[in-house]
Amino acid sequence: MSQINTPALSLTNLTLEYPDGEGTVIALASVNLSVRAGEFISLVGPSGSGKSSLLAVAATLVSPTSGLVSIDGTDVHSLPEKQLAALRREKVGIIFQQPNLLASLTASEQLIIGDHLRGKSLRAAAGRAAELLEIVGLADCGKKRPHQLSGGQRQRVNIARALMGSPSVLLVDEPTAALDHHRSESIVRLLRQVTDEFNVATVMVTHDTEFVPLTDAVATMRDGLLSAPVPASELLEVR
Ligand SMILES: Nc1ncnc2c1ncn2[C@@H]1O[C@H](COP(=O)(O)OP(=O)(O)OP(=O)(O)O)[C@@H](O)[C@H]1O
Repeated sequence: MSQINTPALSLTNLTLEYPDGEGTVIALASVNLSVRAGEFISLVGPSGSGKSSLLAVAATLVSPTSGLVSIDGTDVHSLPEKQLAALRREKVGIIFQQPNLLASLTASEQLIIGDHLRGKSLRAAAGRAAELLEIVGLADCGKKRPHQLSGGQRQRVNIARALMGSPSVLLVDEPTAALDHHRSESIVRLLRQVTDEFNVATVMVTHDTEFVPLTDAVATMRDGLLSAPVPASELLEVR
């Protein structure tokens, strides 16, 4: 959990360039963003504007060309690779559009395996997995395998799995892209609930601007530039 006044996630003057033939593509152009514990930010913008790149850099999966990523006040680039991997495991939860569950494992096992890698005892991991499956509305599904679950239920397992390590930061990429309207809404509501309940800093990339009012603020990306977040309530007034 973050210290008071320290943003859980802070991105400062981030740039990210990819080589592109003779030149470069600028995926992120001096991006700044601070997200506090318990805050839920939507990230919107056209295709190719840099949203996934921002999440990948924030998740410490991709190193920026320049700029700083700080998680719970730690400058992640100052850490040796081993410590950076530990920080990523312990402080960052990542939720992609496709849940990528392992076909042979039950819902409960999908959660337990991550905690096992974090060095937790099997008994503690099983207890936490049961608790989280209940929170995401899957109390009776612990023994089911992915093919026995609906798309919405698989995404719930994905969310529960991302929360197993008690992360400070939750990075979510298009969680509703594969779901119908009703299931999409319930997934964003669940993300709101866990953001509040676990006091996590959540950034969600979404095309569904309809669900933006369930978040606190919305920031727009365009050509690698990020606008300052606008309170979701102000956005509604504009419309
Ligand atoms: N691995 C890569 N190598 C080269 N260029 C890349 C790479 N990944 C992304 N890009 C380029 O960086 C820019 C930003 O891409 P990014 O995927 O972050 O945008 P996005 O807003 O997430 O798009 P979408 O909504 O389509 O997922 C684009 O011009 C893209 O082509």
